[in-house]
Amino acid sequence: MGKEKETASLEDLIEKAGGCAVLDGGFATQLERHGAVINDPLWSALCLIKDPDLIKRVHLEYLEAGADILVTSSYQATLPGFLSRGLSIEEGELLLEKSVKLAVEARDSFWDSVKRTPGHCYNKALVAASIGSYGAYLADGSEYSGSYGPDVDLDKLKDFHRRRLQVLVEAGPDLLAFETIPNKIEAQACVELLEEQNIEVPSWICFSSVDGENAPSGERFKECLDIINKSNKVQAVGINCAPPHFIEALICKFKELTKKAIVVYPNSGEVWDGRAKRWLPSKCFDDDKFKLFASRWRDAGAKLIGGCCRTTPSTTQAISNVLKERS
Ligand SMILES: C[S+](C)CC[C@H](N)C(=O)O
Ligand SMILES: N[C@@H](CCS)C(=O)O
Ligand SMILES: [Zn+2]
Repeated sequence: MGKEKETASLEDLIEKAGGCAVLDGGFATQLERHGAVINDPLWSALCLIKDPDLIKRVHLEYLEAGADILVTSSYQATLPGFLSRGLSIEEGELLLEKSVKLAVEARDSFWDSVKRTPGHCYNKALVAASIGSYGAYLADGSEYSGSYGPDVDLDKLKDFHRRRLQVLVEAGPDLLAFETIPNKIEAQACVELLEEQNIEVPSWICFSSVDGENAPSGERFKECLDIINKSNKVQAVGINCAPPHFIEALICKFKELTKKAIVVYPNSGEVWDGRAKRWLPSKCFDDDKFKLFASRWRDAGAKLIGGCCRTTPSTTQAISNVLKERS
């Protein structure tokens, strides 16, 4: 018997999923629901050091809920972040690699068990290596402001992203997920690195947004997407960790600005207080609202839909049910 066909491409997955693939939900949120304490500069990446088994468990929970794509635990995992904890470069690189391996292992063991079940309704999931913005590493909430200060230029951002990107690519993910990019210069840094390193792993670049119209820096999405559109290394572009009530209008805007696939995974609507390191209540979507709006986001043109912070596997389940037409 021949080896099982390799994991599908992003395009194939979208087709298999019925035209719109389901992303997982808030990874860190689910870690915290299991008792993980991540009030730390490494945030969810602290669990790579302290509790890798929990990371795998959370990935499995999102797979069971119907996620077609898992986003790894590397959002705030960076080499300078690990170095400042007293780890060596080699140890930091092994943790980055581990973030991909844990998700791949969860995906493979879940798939091995479900594929034996006749009539199951799962797709073999893809693993997207999370690459959080520079602001995520700063751990001061600046992924929601884009205010990096006058010392942070294009070269500095490229230096920040370069080695982590290489290590994550070498670990063998199916996709790369640049998350909560808050400004044009960081989008440019990511695109230039993908081009310079001739990265063959398809990627998406997602921006946060705090006003529902522009990048958090105040720069227009048109300027940001003009840069991304020039690169065929980026397969999809969109919004993550922004309030869900902004998403429909932003999909319509992005449809006019790009031919790339559109990816959206908003947070619940709560607002991150970067100083206090906690979520503040605000206008929120519950799972029923996600269910209602996921089909509107699909109809507006999104091809990849999920949840970000403060959403949970039940949100993923609700989105999966509606997009795959199960009640
Ligand atoms: C997506 S945010 C809630 C992650 C945490 C943030 N970068 C911080 O460390 O404060
Ligand atoms: N994917 C990230 C959050 C991005 S805002 C995580 O939950 O670790
Ligand atoms: Zn988030």
